Amino acid sequence: MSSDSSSIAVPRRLPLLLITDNVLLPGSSMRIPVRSLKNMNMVKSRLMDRNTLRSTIIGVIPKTNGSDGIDEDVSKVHPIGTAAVVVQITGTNWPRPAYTLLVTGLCRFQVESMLQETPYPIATVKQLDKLSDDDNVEIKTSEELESLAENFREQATKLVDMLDTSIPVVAKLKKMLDSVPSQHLPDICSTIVKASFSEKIQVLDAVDLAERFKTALPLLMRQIEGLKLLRKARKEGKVEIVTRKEMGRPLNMGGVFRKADSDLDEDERDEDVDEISDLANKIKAAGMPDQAYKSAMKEVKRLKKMPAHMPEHAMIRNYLELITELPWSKGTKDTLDITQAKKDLDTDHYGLEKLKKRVIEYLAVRQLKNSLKGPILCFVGPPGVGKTSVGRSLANTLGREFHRIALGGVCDQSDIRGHRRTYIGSMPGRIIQGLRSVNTNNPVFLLDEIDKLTKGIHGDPSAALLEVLDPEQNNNFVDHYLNVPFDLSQVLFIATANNISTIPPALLDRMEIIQIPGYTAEEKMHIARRHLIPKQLKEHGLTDEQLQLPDDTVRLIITSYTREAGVRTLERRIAGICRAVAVKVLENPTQDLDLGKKEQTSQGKDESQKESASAFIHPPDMPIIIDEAALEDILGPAIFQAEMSQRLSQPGVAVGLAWTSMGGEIMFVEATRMVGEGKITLTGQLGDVMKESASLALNWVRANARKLGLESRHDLLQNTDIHIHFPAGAVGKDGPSAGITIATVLASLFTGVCVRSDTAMTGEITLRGLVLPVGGIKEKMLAAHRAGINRVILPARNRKDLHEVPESIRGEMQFVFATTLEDVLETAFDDGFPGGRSVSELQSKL
Ligand SMILES: Nc1ncnc2c1ncn2[C@@H]1O[C@H](COP(=O)(O)OP(=O)(O)OP(=O)(O)O)[C@@H](O)[C@H]1O
Repeated sequence: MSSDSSSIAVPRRLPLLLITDNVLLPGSSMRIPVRSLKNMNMVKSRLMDRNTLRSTIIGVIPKTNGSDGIDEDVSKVHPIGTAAVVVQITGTNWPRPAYTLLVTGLCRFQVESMLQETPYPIATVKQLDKLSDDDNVEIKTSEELESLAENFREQATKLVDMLDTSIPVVAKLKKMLDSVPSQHLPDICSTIVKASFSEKIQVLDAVDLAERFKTALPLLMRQIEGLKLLRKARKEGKVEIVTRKEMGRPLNMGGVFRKADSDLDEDERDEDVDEISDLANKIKAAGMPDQAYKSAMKEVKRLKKMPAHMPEHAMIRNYLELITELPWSKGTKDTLDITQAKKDLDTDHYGLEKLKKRVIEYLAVRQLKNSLKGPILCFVGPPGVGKTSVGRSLANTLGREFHRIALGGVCDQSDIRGHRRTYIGSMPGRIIQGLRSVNTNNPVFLLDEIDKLTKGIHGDPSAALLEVLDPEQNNNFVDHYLNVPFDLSQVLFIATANNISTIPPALLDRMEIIQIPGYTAEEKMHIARRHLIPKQLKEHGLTDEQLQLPDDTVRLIITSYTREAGVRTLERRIAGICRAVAVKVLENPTQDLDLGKKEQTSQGKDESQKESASAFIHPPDMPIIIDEAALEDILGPAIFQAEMSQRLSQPGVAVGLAWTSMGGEIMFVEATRMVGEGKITLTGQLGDVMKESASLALNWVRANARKLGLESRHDLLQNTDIHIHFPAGAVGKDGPSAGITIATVLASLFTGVCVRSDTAMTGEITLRGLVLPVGGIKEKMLAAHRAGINRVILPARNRKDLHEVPESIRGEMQFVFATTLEDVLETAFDDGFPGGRSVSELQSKL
């Protein structure tokens, strides 16, 4: 026992751990499985801190009725218990907490009053004897006590001598006996000899030391007699007749004693045997393949042999519970009807034509082939464009269970493939956990954010996913925890990602990418009308008789309160309005209940409107119609305003178009100059490629100073430092597509001419001033349109990509195609080329 425990006094208030049919005596150790809710609550709230574990004193108190697994009644606890320290906690947290405590008894205490019973009992207690390992304690000795102790020690030594064990072990036990102070002998010996619950209770109740010697001595003597009987039987060759129970069995080396399998009471054993045979029946009924069946039955055999209090017992049980709960041969029947599938997808989602078409094709092929083998579909697009919800509709259409596995931030192989069972707290990976929770072997698994997987120190999760997604291998997928193959070939996997460039190449190779670029304002209007508003009304318990959002208001929310490619923020704003209206509705219950009375006279209405510009402050009529003023009341002032003309009112600013994983973005590129030595400073977290674009653009401007009418202004180019900034400064940017924007910004800066306020641009440049094509055209055009820009300069070779841009947007925008930087500059400024002369003019002069 730890030496520091001798300095610990038992506190007046002790949290109690109730044990059934067993008694912890001071000076001995015992493993206690935590079964009842109260004990579990106590462990969780008092013992989970490793730092204070060994210094926390708890009261271990026997309960004379019921079982600690079921009976939560604390009124029947024994009045005397043993204060103890918890030396160790073992067990698992998954799938449900199962702990075993190793406790060491310190001294007796008496319960004075129960302070609380739930969530776990706490009592005020009185310490009855000194701490068990406090050897300096002065014991009042008397002649009687001395002779009792001497006799007891003698008998204990005799018992050790009779033990059927090796000489070193006997020597060790004897040494231990010699070193134990006399006052602790009865408690320790009562623990190691075979004694019933009531006999141990008697020893516990024997607060007086002389009485304790007298109570424990018969137990010791009985053990000695048992051993004698065994020896005799051995001599006569009748060893089988003498059961271990009759002879009892001392078990310990070194002071830590534990209850052995042979000491389990019959009831406890029966209960265990019942549970195990129950598990075995479930295994037989689970319809698992041979290999899994054999492995499970092997574990059942191990479990039968293992004492219930061993930590491994709980681990094997958890494993067997998992294996019986897995859907080895349980699946749903596909209800695949292509026409119905089309209808379902159309009902659940507006637009997304390309995606829906591909999903239907996929389903048609699967139906004809009657197999799901084929590429995994991966939906790639900005957040909130409906990737997850299309996956969910697909599962509904097929009549399959749907399960989403979030992969964002997963950096450990074992998240996918599970931990080996040798680890404490091991658990299966997310695939097996998912199968257990849906309880069918053919669900739709949505691997969400597959682009956010990272490689950590514990292996590469994408390597584990390769096996899961490979139709050739996944019928034999082995989770480390399960350790037997599970057939995943019936599972329909769909992946989603925001950014294709961060998907590991090997995974990308196994998937078919379907891009979802984002919605136009008009598409968002339709989605809001058909899906988001009805959905939010329903979720907030409102009807359209209570709340109405006119088209103009929805449009205003889209343009002034959201700036996103998807519709998630839009949905959130609509939810915000619904919440505010819900409050208003409840504040005016009479109007709500009697909608007939809502029709006030039009005169009355006019008057109330005159009183305030805001319709929302006043008790509203039903339905509450959200107009611009009410919208501002609820959502606050507009968040996004048209800032184009304001920001482009000075030379040295131009609007670029960028592609990000959140969709397209517009970017105000700014440049300024100051007297210096020709240095260039670039800010806004730029990648190498973007920095190179900036140098290219600057050098082109320097090289073409004449064309720009700057030939006489060498000072501007040579004795000037230039600073170019790309907002937002905190977001990293890269890629060559800002080339023409930077060149335009520099031309504007040096010539002092402002760039057109209605124009944005994108395109890569070469040193010779050629304009090369770039990617993400659709997303960029959508972003420009969202920001109210109706004129875009883009590389001539990107003309072919414009067909991806929705017709409605193409009709509202003007596209200018450029082959060279001169083309760009000629169209980027109001009065043509900033040098004052058009390129053709220049060319004729040169
Ligand atoms: N075309 C659409 N028609 C109807 N509702 C839509 C459409 N697109 C998106 N939504 C709705 O927008 C919300 C967000 O969609 P979802 O969660 O599927 O986005 P996501 O693309 O998976 O985003 P993330 O990448 O952040 O996971 C959902 O409520 C969804 O129903």
